[in-house]
Amino acid sequence: MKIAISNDHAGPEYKFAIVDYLNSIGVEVTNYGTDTPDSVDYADFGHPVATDVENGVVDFGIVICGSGNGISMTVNKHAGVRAALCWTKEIAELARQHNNANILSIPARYTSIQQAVEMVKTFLNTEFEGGRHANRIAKIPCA
Ligand SMILES: O=C(CO)[C@H](O)[C@H](O)[C@H](O)COP(=O)(O)O
Repeated sequence: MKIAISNDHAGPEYKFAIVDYLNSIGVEVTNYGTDTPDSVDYADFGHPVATDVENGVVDFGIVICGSGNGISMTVNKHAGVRAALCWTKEIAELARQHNNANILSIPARYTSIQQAVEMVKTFLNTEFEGGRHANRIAKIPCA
């Protein structure tokens, strides 16, 4: 499995913990995020992840900013991207089961690192249910 990950200045520590976890399970990770707390603009860091998902270069993306909103708005402008802002593992599970989300967006300032890693685990281990949910996704433009 291949995953692209990125973050703004709110998320380096979250990203490091998630990359450690992904490496521990043998996932190939591309890091497009900033590795320091110096202020940056989340859009600059979200687009490369969305481009990789859009082009099928990776299986999934993970994006992180303070609230998770700015970077998920950014990636959701790309064709074929379905990014879900998640704050519990239950929401992350539903994002895969019902929405077939291909990017997980994490709000670093409103969740713990431990919860963020749990959300990643759940997201990667949950399948899309298809059926009625596929019909609904088909009605999202460019999804
Ligand atoms: O949460 C964010 C965007 O939705 C970003 O992480 C920004 O950091 C947030 O807008 C706060 O900005 P600041 O420059 O870190 O105060």
